[in-house]
Amino acid sequence: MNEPVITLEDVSFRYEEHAVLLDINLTVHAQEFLGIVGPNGSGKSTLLKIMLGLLTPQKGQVRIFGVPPVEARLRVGYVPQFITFDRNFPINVQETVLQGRLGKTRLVGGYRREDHRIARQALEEVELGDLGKRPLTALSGGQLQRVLIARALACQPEVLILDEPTAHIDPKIEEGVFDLLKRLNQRLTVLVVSHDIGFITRYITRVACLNRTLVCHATSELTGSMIEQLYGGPLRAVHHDTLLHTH
Ligand SMILES: Nc1ncnc2c1ncn2[C@@H]1O[C@H](COP(=O)(O)OP(=O)(O)OP(=O)(O)O)[C@@H](O)[C@H]1O
Repeated sequence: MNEPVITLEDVSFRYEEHAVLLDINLTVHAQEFLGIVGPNGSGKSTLLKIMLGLLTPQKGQVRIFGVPPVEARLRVGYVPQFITFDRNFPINVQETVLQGRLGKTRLVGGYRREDHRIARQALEEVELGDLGKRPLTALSGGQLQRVLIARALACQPEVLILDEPTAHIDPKIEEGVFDLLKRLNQRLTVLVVSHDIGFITRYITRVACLNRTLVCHATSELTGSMIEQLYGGPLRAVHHDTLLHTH
């Protein structure tokens, strides 16, 4: 079998006295579409930051393509939480997507023709090929999310990691974003953090339920009551046909 894309072995993390992650084990293989779910404050963003090499666990080992996360940085596309992105920055769509080339292109002399070509291609892949000149301030929430995905694609990653990609957009647009991710998953490994397990089970192949510890399930084996138990509370919304709302 191919080398795993991501492996975490007995990973524990604490912010000073506050223990967040406890003995996390996870192996993600190429071409997986993995959902990470869990209640507010359960450590989802912390786990992503560890995979990205932005935080170092006090215990355990993290490997991305067999090397420490910082060494694999250019093979990983990251889409941060929408809400943390300053959309009032005076910049247009094409320039935003080009930022994904930083680290891949030369350090001086500006972007090359090749960078522009790759950025345009990334925009086309998210179906915004004709919006390159549009200022970020003039985009809808769903369009901005696609631009952020295009920026991550512009580094030509092998794995795409998204933190709550549809938290602030309406359900119809949410479906479009996940259809796009499903398409990208034909050539990329995709990891997505979400609150909405009922919705994402339609798309993902496996779900990792986080609440200090991590338990993985194939989506085919999940039931509504299992989810409620794992979640420790009622679900926000369930659009999925086979999972009943459990208020
Ligand atoms: N820099 C920090 N210093 C101290 N505590 C932190 C820090 N960042 C996060 N925490 C705490 O660690 C816990 C996990 O936070 P994290 O953001 O990883 O959770 P999350 O599952 O992503 O939450 P949400 O679903 O609300 O985005 C929370 O209790 C949070 O308050």
